[in-house]
Amino acid sequence: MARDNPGLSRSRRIDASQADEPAGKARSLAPLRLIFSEALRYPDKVAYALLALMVTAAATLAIPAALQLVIDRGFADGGDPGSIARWFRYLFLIVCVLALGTALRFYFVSWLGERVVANLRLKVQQNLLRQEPAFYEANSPKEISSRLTSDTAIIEQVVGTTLSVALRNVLIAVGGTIYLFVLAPRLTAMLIIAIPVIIVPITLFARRLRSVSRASQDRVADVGSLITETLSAMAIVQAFTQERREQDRFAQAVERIFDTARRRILIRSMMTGVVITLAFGAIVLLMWRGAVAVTEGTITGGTIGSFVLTGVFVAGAFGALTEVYGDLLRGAGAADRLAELLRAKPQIAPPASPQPLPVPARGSLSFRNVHFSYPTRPGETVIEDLTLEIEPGETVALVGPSGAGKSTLFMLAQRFYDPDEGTIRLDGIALPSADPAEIRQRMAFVPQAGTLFSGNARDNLRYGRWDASDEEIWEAARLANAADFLEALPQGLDTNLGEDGTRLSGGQQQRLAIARAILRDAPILLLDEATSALDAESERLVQDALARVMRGRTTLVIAHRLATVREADRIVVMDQGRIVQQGTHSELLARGGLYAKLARLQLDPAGPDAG
Ligand SMILES: Nc1ncnc2c1ncn2[C@@H]1O[C@H](COP(=O)(O)OP(=O)(O)OP(=O)(O)O)[C@@H](O)[C@H]1O
Repeated sequence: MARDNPGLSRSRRIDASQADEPAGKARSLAPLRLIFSEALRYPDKVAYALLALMVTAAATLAIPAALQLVIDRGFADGGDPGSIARWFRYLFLIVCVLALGTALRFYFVSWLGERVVANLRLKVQQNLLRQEPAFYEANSPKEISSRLTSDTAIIEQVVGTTLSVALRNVLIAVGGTIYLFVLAPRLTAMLIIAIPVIIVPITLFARRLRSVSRASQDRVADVGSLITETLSAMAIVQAFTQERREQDRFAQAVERIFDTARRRILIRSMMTGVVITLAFGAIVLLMWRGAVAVTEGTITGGTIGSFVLTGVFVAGAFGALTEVYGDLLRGAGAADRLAELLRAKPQIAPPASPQPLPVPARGSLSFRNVHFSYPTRPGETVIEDLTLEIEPGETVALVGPSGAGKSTLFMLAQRFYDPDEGTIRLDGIALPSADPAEIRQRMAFVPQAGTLFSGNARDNLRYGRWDASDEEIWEAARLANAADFLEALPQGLDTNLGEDGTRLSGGQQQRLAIARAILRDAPILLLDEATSALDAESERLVQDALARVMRGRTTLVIAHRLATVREADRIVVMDQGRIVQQGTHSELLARGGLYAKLARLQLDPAGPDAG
């Protein structure tokens, strides 16, 4: 039965090689281009930030130079207080420049970081809104939302901190090394040999420390999930008297945290010892060589003081750069994952020159020889050679066992998917030739569970038509039998319905969804009748509202109740993706077969196969 299918090539999974590792690293820094191009949209801010960076790097290097002058000139003048004060004034001036430059750098660089992240979030969300449902089947919303939150946070850090740290340290490292050569070429040559001797062991320790720190965090996370699990099932734990076992499990997890933490602090202590020995050892060595040179009269005391301080700055800069590279790679990984979301091209998009739908709308819908399987399950035919013509104003009830393909027809009608074969037309226009937005404008969809958004009742009602006046909203609410409960809400239409409209009952949510569809006033109504059991009164109110909204519109209703089916002009019975019977209630009853069987079971819930 399954036709040969291009299969996975249709799947919309974005290349998420690192998807399981939200904070994973990229292999190269190339993806950072995305961040740069976004930042370069603000050339003035980039220029200010770079200027501030250069000024602060220069000011940092000027401190040792000033120190040299303080020692050599200030003290050399025989300790004349006026002369000493002058050189200290210069030193203070440099400090002021450094402070101002650092403040400005922080402002502009952080501004850029926040702006880049804001722009990327906006762009990604815009692109996400264009993707069809197949995209969200292949890419979990959880994973996407993590990209929009944790990955953007990483980028914010990269732009706001890492890049400026990197740039500043490159400037200090290069500028400082040149300055060192100018000060004392022979000592500098010694220093250059000493730097790797210091840096290499530190880097090795740091790497080890990072992996143990990560393990440490993982162990803490384990305890977190363990405690949530136990707390949320406390009644079960106690009912099965498993307190002892839970205590042991928890104790083991806590001890694992302690063990990794102990490894971490051991490495950290060793690293501190080694760093101090090497770094200060090198300084002592240099000072000794310097002191010898001073006594020989080849360099001044100021030079040696300045040299040591610059050396510390340069070594610090190299150290920071080794750290920064890892962070930049992490940023590149984050940028890469966001770029994937930006690059994703919707498969269902308006054609270059969309064919306009006829005006006024008629409301006819036609399916011809439609074959379809979902992209995520290419081998499984869901709709098979289905032909169905729905006339303007007609009410067609779709009935059939669960999984027959009824909801799929709704998805196809709204062009959330394209059929593999066959054509679907709205008012005579094949769906792919029209703009999908225009197609959906002509349809009002009432889902089984009235999807509500956090916000007030008014906004939930006019979700499909934002210019609706309060009079129109109340009119729709009355038609949908929703006015009574809406009036009873504490602040009427301004009442916040809370997330998912949890403050409304199932029946009320359905009536609200019906009112929304009435306001939308579209020529075609797609109605997925709720299977959830309502009490008799709610059921009557919903039924009554539906009868009114169907009037004068083409209606396709997935029917679960005999009452709805009886009112339909035509009943289409589906099974395994095919139409197996068509006719009115009495015709089909007389004919026997699947419909008669379903009707005997009262059609409800979704059929004999329903769980
Ligand atoms: N997004 C999807 N991806 C893959 N398969 C799907 C998807 N949605 C539905 N299916 C499968 O397609 C078949 C038809 O599903 P559909 O929801 O159209 O049936 P239905 O007749 O509306 O059933 P019900 O009354 O239970 O909602 C089922 O086998 C279902 O498992």
